[in-house]
Amino acid sequence: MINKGIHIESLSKHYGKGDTKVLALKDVNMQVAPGEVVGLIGPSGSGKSTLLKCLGAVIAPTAGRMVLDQAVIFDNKWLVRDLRALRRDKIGFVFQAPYLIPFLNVTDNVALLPMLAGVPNKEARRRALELLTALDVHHRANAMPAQLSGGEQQRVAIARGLVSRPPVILADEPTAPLDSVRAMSVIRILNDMAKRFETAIIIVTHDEKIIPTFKRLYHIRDGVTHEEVGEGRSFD
Ligand SMILES: Nc1ncnc2c1ncn2[C@@H]1O[C@H](COP(=O)(O)OP(=O)(O)OP(=O)(O)O)[C@@H](O)[C@H]1O
Repeated sequence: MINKGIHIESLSKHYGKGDTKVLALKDVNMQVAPGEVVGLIGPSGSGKSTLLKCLGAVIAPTAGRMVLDQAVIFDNKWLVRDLRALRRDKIGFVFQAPYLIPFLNVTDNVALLPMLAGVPNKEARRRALELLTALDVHHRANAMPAQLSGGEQQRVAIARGLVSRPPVILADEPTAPLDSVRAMSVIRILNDMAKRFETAIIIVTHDEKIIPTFKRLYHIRDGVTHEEVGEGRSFD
Protein backbone atom coordinates (compact mmCIF):
# COMPACT_ATOMS: atom_id res chain seq x y z
CA MET A 1 0.00 0.00 0.00
CA ILE A 2 1.25 3.48 -0.88
CA ASN A 3 1.23 5.94 2.00
CA LYS A 4 -0.68 9.19 2.20
CA GLY A 5 1.13 12.50 2.58
CA ILE A 6 4.41 13.33 0.86
CA HIS A 7 7.26 10.89 0.15
CA ILE A 8 10.38 11.88 -1.69
CA GLU A 9 13.05 9.32 -2.45
CA SER A 10 16.51 9.93 -3.93
CA LEU A 11 15.37 13.07 -5.68
CA SER A 12 17.89 14.99 -7.75
CA LYS A 13 17.64 18.07 -9.90
CA HIS A 14 20.33 19.41 -12.21
CA TYR A 15 20.13 22.70 -14.06
CA GLY A 16 22.09 23.31 -17.26
CA LYS A 17 24.81 21.20 -18.85
CA GLY A 18 28.59 20.94 -19.04
CA ASP A 19 30.50 23.79 -17.38
CA THR A 20 27.35 25.58 -16.30
CA LYS A 21 25.73 22.50 -14.73
CA VAL A 22 24.32 23.11 -11.22
CA LEU A 23 23.45 20.17 -8.96
CA ALA A 24 20.61 21.87 -7.07
CA LEU A 25 19.24 18.73 -5.35
CA LYS A 26 21.32 15.64 -4.60
CA ASP A 27 19.61 12.48 -3.44
CA VAL A 28 16.95 14.18 -1.32
CA ASN A 29 14.76 12.03 0.94
CA MET A 30 11.80 13.47 2.81
CA GLN A 31 8.52 12.31 4.32
CA VAL A 32 5.61 14.34 5.60
CA ALA A 33 2.65 12.48 7.11
CA PRO A 34 -0.96 13.63 6.72
CA GLY A 35 -1.67 16.08 9.55
CA GLU A 36 1.98 17.07 9.89
CA VAL A 37 3.56 20.51 9.44
CA VAL A 38 7.24 20.30 8.62
CA GLY A 39 9.77 23.13 8.27
CA LEU A 40 12.29 23.33 5.44
CA ILE A 41 15.18 25.63 6.23
CA GLY A 42 18.58 26.33 4.70
CA PRO A 43 20.82 29.08 3.41
CA SER A 44 20.25 31.00 0.20
CA GLY A 45 20.92 28.84 -2.86
CA SER A 46 20.70 25.56 -0.92
CA GLY A 47 17.81 24.18 -3.03
CA LYS A 48 14.63 25.02 -1.07
CA SER A 49 12.75 26.63 -3.95
CA THR A 50 13.91 23.91 -6.34
CA LEU A 51 12.53 21.24 -4.01
CA LEU A 52 9.17 23.03 -3.66
CA LYS A 53 8.96 23.52 -7.44
CA CYS A 54 9.62 19.82 -8.06
CA LEU A 55 7.04 18.77 -5.47
CA GLY A 56 4.57 21.29 -6.83
CA ALA A 57 4.98 19.82 -10.34
CA VAL A 58 6.23 23.19 -11.61
CA ILE A 59 9.58 21.81 -12.80
CA ALA A 60 10.67 18.23 -13.49
CA PRO A 61 13.28 16.61 -11.26
CA THR A 62 16.21 14.92 -13.03
CA ALA A 63 15.73 11.60 -11.19
CA GLY A 64 14.10 10.04 -8.15
CA ARG A 65 10.63 9.31 -6.93
CA MET A 66 7.80 11.44 -5.52
CA VAL A 67 4.57 10.20 -3.98
CA LEU A 68 1.71 12.60 -3.18
CA ASP A 69 -1.46 11.50 -1.47
CA GLN A 70 -1.11 7.79 -2.34
CA ALA A 71 -0.17 8.38 -5.97
CA VAL A 72 3.31 7.94 -7.42
CA ILE A 73 3.51 11.14 -9.46
CA PHE A 74 7.16 10.90 -10.52
CA ASP A 75 9.44 7.91 -10.95
CA ASN A 76 12.38 9.12 -13.03
CA LYS A 77 9.65 10.68 -15.21
CA TRP A 78 6.20 12.14 -14.67
CA LEU A 79 3.57 9.45 -14.22
CA VAL A 80 0.72 11.98 -14.30
CA ARG A 81 -0.44 13.23 -17.67
CA ASP A 82 -2.29 16.36 -16.55
CA LEU A 83 0.08 18.28 -14.26
CA ARG A 84 -2.28 21.29 -14.17
CA ALA A 85 -5.06 19.12 -12.75
CA LEU A 86 -2.59 17.62 -10.26
CA ARG A 87 -1.63 21.12 -9.06
CA ARG A 88 -5.26 22.27 -8.90
CA ASP A 89 -6.67 19.21 -7.10
CA LYS A 90 -3.85 18.09 -4.83
CA ILE A 91 -1.65 21.04 -3.95
CA GLY A 92 -2.30 24.33 -2.18
CA PHE A 93 0.41 26.92 -2.81
CA VAL A 94 1.14 29.83 -0.52
CA PHE A 95 3.83 32.10 -1.93
CA GLN A 96 5.89 34.91 -0.49
CA ALA A 97 4.08 37.39 -2.75
CA PRO A 98 0.26 37.30 -2.65
CA TYR A 99 -0.50 37.29 -6.44
CA LEU A 100 -4.17 38.15 -5.94
CA ILE A 101 -6.40 38.73 -8.96
CA PRO A 102 -6.78 42.55 -9.04
CA PHE A 103 -10.33 42.69 -10.47
CA LEU A 104 -11.93 40.22 -8.02
CA ASN A 105 -12.83 41.18 -4.47
CA VAL A 106 -11.26 39.41 -1.49
CA THR A 107 -13.98 36.78 -1.08
CA ASP A 108 -14.01 35.87 -4.75
CA ASN A 109 -10.21 35.69 -4.88
CA VAL A 110 -10.44 32.99 -2.21
CA ALA A 111 -13.62 31.31 -3.52
CA LEU A 112 -12.50 31.13 -7.16
CA LEU A 113 -10.61 27.84 -7.02
CA PRO A 114 -13.40 25.79 -5.40
CA MET A 115 -15.91 27.46 -7.77
CA LEU A 116 -13.78 26.37 -10.74
CA ALA A 117 -13.65 22.87 -9.26
CA GLY A 118 -17.47 22.73 -9.24
CA VAL A 119 -18.33 23.67 -5.64
CA PRO A 120 -21.58 25.73 -5.69
CA ASN A 121 -20.82 29.47 -5.48
CA LYS A 122 -22.62 29.93 -2.16
CA GLU A 123 -20.71 27.09 -0.50
CA ALA A 124 -17.39 28.29 -1.99
CA ARG A 125 -18.00 31.80 -0.61
CA ARG A 126 -19.00 30.33 2.79
CA ARG A 127 -15.70 28.41 2.96
CA ALA A 128 -13.84 31.53 1.89
CA LEU A 129 -15.45 33.64 4.63
CA GLU A 130 -14.77 30.97 7.24
CA LEU A 131 -11.04 31.11 6.44
CA LEU A 132 -10.99 34.90 6.11
CA THR A 133 -12.52 35.03 9.61
CA ALA A 134 -9.92 32.61 10.99
CA LEU A 135 -7.20 34.77 9.43
CA ASP A 136 -8.76 37.94 10.87
CA VAL A 137 -9.31 39.66 7.53
CA HIS A 138 -13.08 39.08 7.11
CA HIS A 139 -13.80 42.79 7.62
CA ARG A 140 -12.13 43.30 4.20
CA ALA A 141 -14.20 40.58 2.49
CA ASN A 142 -15.73 42.98 -0.06
CA ALA A 143 -12.60 45.07 -0.66
CA MET A 144 -10.46 44.87 -3.80
CA PRO A 145 -6.84 43.63 -3.37
CA ALA A 146 -5.33 47.06 -4.12
CA GLN A 147 -7.23 48.47 -1.12
CA LEU A 148 -5.51 46.10 1.34
CA SER A 149 -2.27 46.42 3.27
CA GLY A 150 0.58 44.03 2.40
CA GLY A 151 -0.12 41.89 5.47
CA GLU A 152 -3.85 41.71 4.68
CA GLN A 153 -3.09 40.67 1.09
CA GLN A 154 -0.82 37.92 2.39
CA ARG A 155 -3.52 36.59 4.74
CA VAL A 156 -6.00 36.53 1.84
CA ALA A 157 -3.44 34.61 -0.23
CA ILE A 158 -3.06 32.11 2.62
CA ALA A 159 -6.84 31.64 2.73
CA ARG A 160 -6.79 31.00 -1.03
CA GLY A 161 -4.08 28.33 -0.63
CA LEU A 162 -6.14 26.52 2.02
CA VAL A 163 -9.70 26.85 0.71
CA SER A 164 -9.75 23.81 -1.57
CA ARG A 165 -8.61 21.64 1.35
CA PRO A 166 -5.84 20.04 -0.70
CA PRO A 167 -4.03 17.00 0.74
CA VAL A 168 -0.72 18.85 0.35
CA ILE A 169 0.19 22.48 1.05
CA LEU A 170 3.50 24.00 -0.01
CA ALA A 171 4.23 27.34 1.59
CA ASP A 172 7.23 29.48 0.62
CA GLU A 173 8.05 32.06 3.33
CA PRO A 174 4.35 32.54 4.17
CA THR A 175 5.00 34.73 7.20
CA ALA A 176 7.73 36.95 5.73
CA PRO A 177 5.63 40.15 5.47
CA LEU A 178 3.73 39.62 8.76
CA ASP A 179 4.33 40.90 12.29
CA SER A 180 4.98 38.27 14.95
CA VAL A 181 1.39 38.07 16.27
CA ARG A 182 0.00 37.56 12.74
CA ALA A 183 2.83 35.17 11.84
CA MET A 184 1.96 32.99 14.84
CA SER A 185 -1.72 33.05 13.97
CA VAL A 186 -0.91 31.89 10.43
CA ILE A 187 1.17 29.02 11.81
CA ARG A 188 -1.63 28.10 14.19
CA ILE A 189 -4.11 28.03 11.30
CA LEU A 190 -1.80 25.89 9.17
CA ASN A 191 -1.43 23.45 12.10
CA ASP A 192 -5.22 23.38 12.61
CA MET A 193 -5.76 22.79 8.89
CA ALA A 194 -3.22 19.98 8.89
CA LYS A 195 -5.03 18.18 11.73
CA ARG A 196 -8.58 18.91 10.58
CA PHE A 197 -8.16 17.91 6.94
CA GLU A 198 -5.20 15.49 7.26
CA THR A 199 -3.09 17.81 5.17
CA ALA A 200 0.67 17.36 4.78
CA ILE A 201 2.29 20.79 4.95
CA ILE A 202 5.82 21.94 4.12
CA ILE A 203 6.82 25.47 5.11
CA VAL A 204 10.00 26.99 3.72
CA THR A 205 11.10 29.70 6.09
CA HIS A 206 13.89 31.86 7.44
CA ASP A 207 11.54 33.25 10.08
CA GLU A 208 13.19 32.87 13.49
CA LYS A 209 9.82 33.40 15.20
CA ILE A 210 8.21 30.31 13.70
CA ILE A 211 11.16 27.89 13.46
CA PRO A 212 10.78 26.79 17.14
CA THR A 213 7.15 25.76 16.47
CA PHE A 214 8.12 22.84 14.19
CA LYS A 215 8.26 19.36 15.70
CA ARG A 216 10.27 18.17 12.73
CA LEU A 217 12.50 20.08 10.32
CA TYR A 218 14.53 19.39 7.24
CA HIS A 219 17.69 21.39 6.95
CA ILE A 220 18.98 21.61 3.40
CA ARG A 221 22.61 22.41 2.59
CA ASP A 222 24.07 22.26 -0.90
CA GLY A 223 21.11 20.25 -2.15
CA VAL A 224 21.25 17.61 0.60
CA THR A 225 18.55 17.36 3.30
CA HIS A 226 19.20 16.52 6.94
CA GLU A 227 16.27 15.65 9.18
CA GLU A 228 16.19 17.35 12.59
CA VAL A 229 13.92 17.18 15.62
CA GLY A 230 12.46 20.62 16.30
CA GLU A 231 11.40 22.19 19.59
CA GLY A 232 7.70 21.85 18.74
CA ARG A 233 7.08 24.87 20.95
CA SER A 234 3.47 25.87 21.45
CA PHE A 235 2.57 28.97 19.42
CA ASP A 236 -0.17 30.29 21.73
N1 LIG B 1 16.63 28.09 -13.46
C1 LIG B 1 17.85 27.85 -12.95
N2 LIG B 1 18.91 27.65 -13.76
C2 LIG B 1 20.14 27.38 -13.26
N3 LIG B 1 20.42 27.30 -11.95
C3 LIG B 1 19.40 27.52 -11.09
C4 LIG B 1 18.07 27.80 -11.53
N4 LIG B 1 17.27 27.97 -10.44
C5 LIG B 1 18.07 27.78 -9.36
N5 LIG B 1 19.35 27.51 -9.74
C6 LIG B 1 20.49 27.22 -8.86
O1 LIG B 1 20.16 26.08 -8.06
C7 LIG B 1 20.64 26.23 -6.72
C8 LIG B 1 19.46 26.14 -5.75
O2 LIG B 1 18.60 27.28 -5.97
P1 LIG B 1 17.22 27.50 -5.17
O3 LIG B 1 16.55 28.66 -5.81
O4 LIG B 1 16.51 26.21 -5.11
O5 LIG B 1 17.77 27.89 -3.72
P2 LIG B 1 16.98 28.45 -2.43
O6 LIG B 1 17.44 27.61 -1.27
O7 LIG B 1 15.53 28.47 -2.70
O8 LIG B 1 17.56 29.92 -2.31
P3 LIG B 1 16.88 31.29 -1.72
O9 LIG B 1 16.74 31.07 -0.22
O10 LIG B 1 17.95 32.31 -2.04
O11 LIG B 1 15.59 31.50 -2.45
C9 LIG B 1 21.36 27.57 -6.68
O12 LIG B 1 22.74 27.31 -6.89
C10 LIG B 1 20.78 28.32 -7.86
O13 LIG B 1 21.70 29.26 -8.37
